[in-house]
Amino acid sequence: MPTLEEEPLLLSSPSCIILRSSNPIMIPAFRRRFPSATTVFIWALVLLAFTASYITLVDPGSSVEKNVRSSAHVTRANGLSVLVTGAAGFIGSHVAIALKNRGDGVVGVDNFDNYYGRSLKETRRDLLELNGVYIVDGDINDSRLLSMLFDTVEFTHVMHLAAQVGVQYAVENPYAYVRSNVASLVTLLEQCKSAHPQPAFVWASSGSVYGVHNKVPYSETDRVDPPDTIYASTKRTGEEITHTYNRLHGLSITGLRFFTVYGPWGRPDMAYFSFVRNILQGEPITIYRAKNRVDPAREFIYIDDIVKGCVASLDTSGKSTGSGGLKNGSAPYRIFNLGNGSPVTVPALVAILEENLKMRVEKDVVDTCGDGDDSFAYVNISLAERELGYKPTTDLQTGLREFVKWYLWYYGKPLVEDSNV
Ligand SMILES: O=C(O)[C@H]1O[C@H](OP(=O)(O)OP(=O)(O)OC[C@H]2O[C@@H](n3ccc(=O)[nH]c3=O)[C@H](O)[C@@H]2O)[C@H](O)[C@@H](O)[C@@H]1O
Repeated sequence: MPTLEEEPLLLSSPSCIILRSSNPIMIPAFRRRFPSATTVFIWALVLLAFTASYITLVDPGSSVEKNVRSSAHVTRANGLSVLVTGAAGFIGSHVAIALKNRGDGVVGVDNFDNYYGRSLKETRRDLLELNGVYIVDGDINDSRLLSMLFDTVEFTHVMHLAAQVGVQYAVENPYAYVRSNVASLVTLLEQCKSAHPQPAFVWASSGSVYGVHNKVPYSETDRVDPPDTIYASTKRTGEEITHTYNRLHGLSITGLRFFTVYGPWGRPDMAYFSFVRNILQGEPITIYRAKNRVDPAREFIYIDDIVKGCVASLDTSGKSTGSGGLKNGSAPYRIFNLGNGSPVTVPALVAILEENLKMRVEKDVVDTCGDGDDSFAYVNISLAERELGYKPTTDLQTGLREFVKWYLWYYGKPLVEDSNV
């Protein structure tokens, strides 16, 4: 058994101050009967913090609860009541505003993580507030927060868009993906499972689940393994986990495989966004080429088209059948590709941006050993067309023009570097 001095947890805890006394045998016994001033102080702080957070989360008169109730107010007949996770994010903010504008009740939740800086997320929050959508600043890993939200509002639907995004960052920090894309998904599903009545659950999977895939166009019925990134693995895991909740607990599940979504208020970590920044700053860009000098291609989807797909998914989701964790019959389980069926290569994307900005950029072409096939996204969207009435209408030229207009408005011209973005 380790001695007290050898125990690392004790040495790093506040009590080590006491245990480093000249009388190590007597002190613990003394502590048991008469807690030291330090111990009392620490417990008082813990109690205070707990009470404060309890009052903020649960007190019916608290401003958070008033804001949640007001934001959840439905203003149209048969309107939905939707919890949007990741509401300060790119897709979440657009979906939340679209729902609110047609009269649905919408409550947002977002942890404002620092992955690409907070400032853009905070501005999106301001925009949502102007549109009557309140965003709770909190983490969906926090089951107490979720309970408070579900106790306050009877959600008919959950639109789960909170995630750790980015394909490359997963190499650096895989744990962030497991926490955000797997653990918090389970916490949220547990909450939905226990709700009376259970909401229908629509969530963001990803086109990246197709992974090392040799067949194009990608169809929902295709095998999707093996995934080629940790990001893709966590999204694929999410599909399996949601399927289990559907089968065991009667939750209505719709998973949306988003491809490369772009547009105003977009994500600064994505290629099109950083290309515009570099073009305006006169800095070179890197264009990655796959094996055999193949130019990678992506299905770029304009944000308005994706929003229509999300809203249609909510409207057609069908009901969950369970209540309080018990299943009462089978519920829908659906997966849809939300692409646009027309891949564009990265150099073609850059050419459109140069044309829009009337500027040329220096290109560093880097050959990678990536397989040409898995760099080429080409998607069959006929299922979404049939079931959701999904029909993307914005071509890449038009969409990028809108993005560039927004970018110049948001950042001003000449571009001022925002170190927080
Ligand atoms: O399909 C998806 O599921 C994913 O789409 C995007 O991922 P990705 O398509 O890799 O988006 P970008 O990072 O914008 O890259 C687009 C293309 O540009 C290329 N690229 C990226 C950055 C760069 O500097 N140069 C460059 O050539 C990439 O290799 C890729 O072929 C999103 O970032 C993911 O969150 C999303 O889930």
